[in-house]
Amino acid sequence: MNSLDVGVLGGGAIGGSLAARLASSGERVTLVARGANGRAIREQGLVLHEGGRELRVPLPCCEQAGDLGPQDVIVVAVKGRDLSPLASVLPGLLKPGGRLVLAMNGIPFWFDRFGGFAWPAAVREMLDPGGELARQLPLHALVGAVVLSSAEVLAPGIVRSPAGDRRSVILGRPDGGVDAVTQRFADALSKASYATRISSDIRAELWAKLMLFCSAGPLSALTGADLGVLAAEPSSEALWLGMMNECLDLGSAVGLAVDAEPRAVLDAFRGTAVRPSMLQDVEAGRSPEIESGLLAVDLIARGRDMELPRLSAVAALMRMKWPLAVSAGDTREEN
Ligand SMILES: NC(=O)C1=CN([C@@H]2O[C@H](COP(=O)(O)OP(=O)(O)OC[C@H]3O[C@@H](n4cnc5c(N)ncnc54)[C@H](OP(=O)(O)O)[C@@H]3O)[C@@H](O)[C@H]2O)C=CC1
Ligand SMILES: CC(C)(CO)C(=O)C(=O)O
Repeated sequence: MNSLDVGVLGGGAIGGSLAARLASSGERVTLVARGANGRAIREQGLVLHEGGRELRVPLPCCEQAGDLGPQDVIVVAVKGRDLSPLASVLPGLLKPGGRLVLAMNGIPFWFDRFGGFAWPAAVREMLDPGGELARQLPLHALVGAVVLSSAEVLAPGIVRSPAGDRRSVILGRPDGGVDAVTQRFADALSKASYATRISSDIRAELWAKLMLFCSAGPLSALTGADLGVLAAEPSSEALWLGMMNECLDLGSAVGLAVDAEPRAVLDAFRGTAVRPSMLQDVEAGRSPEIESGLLAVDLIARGRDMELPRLSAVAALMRMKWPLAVSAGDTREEN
């Protein structure tokens, strides 16, 4: 089968590890990585540490998304707030029939654009400031992705994937359909060592991951503890579990059939030293990625007069420590 042209936007923890593995397994991968990170990748290749071995992958790397040639698949692996500035350039990078895979945590901007419910204006604004994404990105080309894997940037051009990383990806078009490019990309990910499947209900899959993203991430960012430590201490374990259950309740309330068992999700991190991306962010002096996760969940619940006491309290603590420019605004649901 022919290789795919895959452009990976964001050469950090997830983009870097996906790009290295896809390139090593035979896809034509071009990375977009900026600044010192991009320079290191151009000079020495992308270095991936996994399970005690070092993989050095030379691959084309450009500084800006606009420099990419036409791609079958563009994988976007940036933090939520970095997506809007890319909105105008992304559509022009796809070949006809190409797919835009958002490999990002949180509730994507398109979540309520495919029927079932409509978010309050404040939630839409939180997920898509100014409505730029909805205006610019081609909805028909979007593919949602849940990345169940952990990675960290050690230094420019060097990414570490912890030993024992589960490494799986769930893909799904918002309309539940399957097409040749999405299927081919799923096959490429499988070949690149990610256990991959295509889901007909990607919104439910995204919500199952959201449960972890809006609980474990913030608790780790606030305390500096890794997930093994949070799971081992009874009070943080109970809070983490309670937050996941609240997120699950909200998912059911909005009509999603989320197949997830919070206790099993937490148990999978016992004895690990997984450092969530939010912990990595705060240690690097960046604000944690809470807009599309914890804060959006809190706003959605408020709009429904639904109390999620643990998630709301932790959201307030996070906002206290990392204030946002975004206001809560009007949370009433639209019909
Ligand atoms: N790390 C993890 O273990 C996991 C992360 N995720 C999710 O994956 C997504 C990506 O996170 P992660 O890889 O950790 O983040 P990182 O911060 O490690 O990487 C993001 C990269 O994107 C780059 N970037 C942002 N905007 C642009 C741009 N316009 N052009 C070029 N590069 C750009 C950043 O560059 P710069 O540094 O210059 O801003 C950075 O190198 C997030 O949604 C996260 O929640 C999901 C599962 C696990
Ligand atoms: C599941 C978890 C916490 C694993 O690293 C994650 O998705 C993240 O780091 O953001």
